[in-house]
Amino acid sequence: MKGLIELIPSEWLEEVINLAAECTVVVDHNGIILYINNAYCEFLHVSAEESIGKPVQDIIENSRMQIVAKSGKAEVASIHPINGSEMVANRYPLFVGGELVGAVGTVMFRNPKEWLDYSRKLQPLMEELNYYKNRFEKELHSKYHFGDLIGESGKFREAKILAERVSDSHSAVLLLGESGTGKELFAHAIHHSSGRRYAPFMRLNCASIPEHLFESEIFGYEEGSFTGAKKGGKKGKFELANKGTIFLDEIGDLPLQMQSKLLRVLQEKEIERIGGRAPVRIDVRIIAATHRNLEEMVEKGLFRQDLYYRLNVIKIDIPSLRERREDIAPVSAVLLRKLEGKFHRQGLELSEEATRYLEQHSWPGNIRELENVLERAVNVLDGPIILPKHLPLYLRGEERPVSSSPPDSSFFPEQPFQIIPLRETVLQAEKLAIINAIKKTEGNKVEAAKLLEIGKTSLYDKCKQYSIK
Ligand SMILES: Nc1ncnc2c1ncn2[C@@H]1O[C@H](COP(=O)(O)OP(=O)(O)OP(=O)(O)O)[C@@H](O)[C@H]1O
Repeated sequence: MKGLIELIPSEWLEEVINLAAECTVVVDHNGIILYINNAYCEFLHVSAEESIGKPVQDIIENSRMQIVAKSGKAEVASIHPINGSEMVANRYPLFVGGELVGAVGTVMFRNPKEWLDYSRKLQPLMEELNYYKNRFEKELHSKYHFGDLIGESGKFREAKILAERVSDSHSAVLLLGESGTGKELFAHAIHHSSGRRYAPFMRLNCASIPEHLFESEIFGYEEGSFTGAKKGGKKGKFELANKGTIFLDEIGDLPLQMQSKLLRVLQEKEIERIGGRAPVRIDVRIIAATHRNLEEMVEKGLFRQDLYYRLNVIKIDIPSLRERREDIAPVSAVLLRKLEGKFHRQGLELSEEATRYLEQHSWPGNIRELENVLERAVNVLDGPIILPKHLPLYLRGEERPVSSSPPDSSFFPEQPFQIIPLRETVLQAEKLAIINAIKKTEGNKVEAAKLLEIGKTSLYDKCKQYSIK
């Protein structure tokens, strides 16, 4: 049978070569030029007649074609000094019937200017690529590692050591601790030091996800599977987390009906997109976290026992800040260093008296509350030292005895003539309204959000901000 190339009329061939690569040269096994096209001749200021049959190094300054024709090793994007400048050349060995018969050379860029023009075109594309790469890393990859977990007290160290030890295992981890103790930080750190660190880290907030979106969020869907489904469908969190880790935050807030759906995924290790035909196998490490007492919830029938067992393979208890008061000063010091960066300040420090107030407080919102208190202090600070007067009223002994209960319910009635900054008054009023609404609805945040006429997500955000459980 004829070679396919013979189907191309022979008079076309030269033009095909010219178009495929602007400058082309072909040499035999000894480096003798068999063919050189017009573009290359023009570039070298030679004619084809005087070049053909000559050793390539006599025609092309610094050529390495004769070497490639002998070594059989390609040289791609090689910098080639020529005509007092530098070109970028490709040299490929030519094998016919398995035998090395010569080499083909092409020129990618005849000089740095061509390369520069090309790279200018590439630049915006590279920037766009980097932008998405960074976003991908920010959104899907773990942000923290064990070095970011500050604390030297016994209980905290125990939790950290256990977390480090189990980070490389594939077993599920259950992180238990009050709000703001650093459960999410632990989850990031475990993923970061596991073998899955180059794969995605996905967070699913089980408390804020609306029931009707749960399935599409975790399983994803195929195009056209329901009205409003996006073109091309959508991957669910489990599929996105494949080979990596999924962090099921606030797992204790997941309604029972959704618990069964989640359990199925954990048992079968495969998911089926809504409207999909074939299940997709997934390999995801589970880290769940909650501030709730899951055992008690299981007893009351509020949390599925089988799901609890699936999640509770490695349990890590993260101590509250009041159980590790000795860590308050070192944690504050690290947080102040971070605030220095954020506020472009230097040398921020806590006075001894202010430290004592911090150490006496009960910290229901744990480190998140401490972060808020310090940030507020830095905002009202004149010099670099934080004094008791820079701390919120509820932390200050002179206005109100230090108590272990949250501040707000008594904030206004007890201090009728106290003048406090308007911003703080507004914040405290908001916090009080939220506490009252949650009390009225006996802890039902969805109902509380309705009473307050705000969205559920907004209520969860505010609860987090004010350390309300
Ligand atoms: N050990 C720690 N060292 C330094 N910063 C910490 C530590 N623990 C928590 N933080 C900081 O405290 C804040 C709250 O942490 P994180 O969100 O991990 O808590 P959480 O227990 O997941 O809270 P929630 O249950 O409310 O979601 C974060 O800004 C985090 O950076």
